Amino acid sequence: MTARQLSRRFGDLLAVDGLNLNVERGSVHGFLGPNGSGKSTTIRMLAGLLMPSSGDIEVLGQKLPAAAEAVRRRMGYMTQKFSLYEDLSVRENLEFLAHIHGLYGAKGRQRVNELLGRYHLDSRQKQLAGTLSGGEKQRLALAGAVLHEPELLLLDEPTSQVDPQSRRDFWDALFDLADAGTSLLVSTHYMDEAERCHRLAILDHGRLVAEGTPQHLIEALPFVVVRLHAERPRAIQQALSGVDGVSGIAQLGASLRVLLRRDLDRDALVKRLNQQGFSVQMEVIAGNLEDVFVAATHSGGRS
Ligand SMILES: Nc1ncnc2c1ncn2[C@@H]1O[C@H](COP(=O)(O)OP(=O)(O)OP(=O)(O)O)[C@@H](O)[C@H]1O
Repeated sequence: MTARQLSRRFGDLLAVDGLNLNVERGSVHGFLGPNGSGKSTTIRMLAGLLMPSSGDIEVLGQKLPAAAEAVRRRMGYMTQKFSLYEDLSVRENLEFLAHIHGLYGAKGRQRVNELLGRYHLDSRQKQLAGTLSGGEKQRLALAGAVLHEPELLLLDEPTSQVDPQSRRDFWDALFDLADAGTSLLVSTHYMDEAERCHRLAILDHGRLVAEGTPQHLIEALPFVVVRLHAERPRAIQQALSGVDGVSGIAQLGASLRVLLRRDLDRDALVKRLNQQGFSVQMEVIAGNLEDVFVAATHSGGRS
């Protein structure tokens, strides 16, 4: 799946701005970005559900929107919003989808049984979908999205409503699909999920601001990450806010985690805080994906 110079305008707002994106076959590509950065808009264009204002999309060797109908049969799409019938049972929902995809009779039943087993929904098959737990609903939605064995799966914050163990199980299911050759683009706000992706794309204000493997993005971080141990972390946070080269200040219990521009004189900074009456110890620590996210999107209040 490739998008070139993809843009979408809503009135005065350029929600997606010249985006270039490539999702390799059989890979899990994470899609990150602050609220409103354009992830859902992009995914809806890639799914053929929203017309781009400009740019090219090629999915599975075919161009969108021209081949949208044909491509849709080879792709799956799932959002955070539960889109199945709440007043149909689990089995009925999947059988209904099987019919839509032209799987009738024994063939359809066999596929539904297979999915009920794979997504641990056998014991729930007679239950109305609306009464399932959040995690079960997501598993059912995934079963529905992959029923027709799509080659590309687009997932828009699929785990936003589920607990950590269910999120892990869900991601194991995603990797099973990738191992079987499916390409996946998954938007998420969870850094533990982002860490698991083969590659990541980070959006900010509709623009691609970082792209690469999680490891590469962490290594390329243009900041040194430090932990400041001190007695009055809130007061130090205030003293540091607005200082040139200091960003992403976050309090972690009794200490502060801070991003410092690489060329910043760290000893001078500690000295300056000491002179201001703060007794501070600075420790350089390893960066993580949250640091990458904050640095790329400036959402940590970069000066
Ligand atoms: N149909 C629409 N009409 C007008 N503006 C829209 C429309 N759809 C999206 N937008 C705007 O486009 C911007 C991007 O929205 P989008 O939903 O793509 O962001 P997002 O990255 O998915 O956000 P979140 O993480 O909160 O889900 C937002 O400012 C949103 O209000």
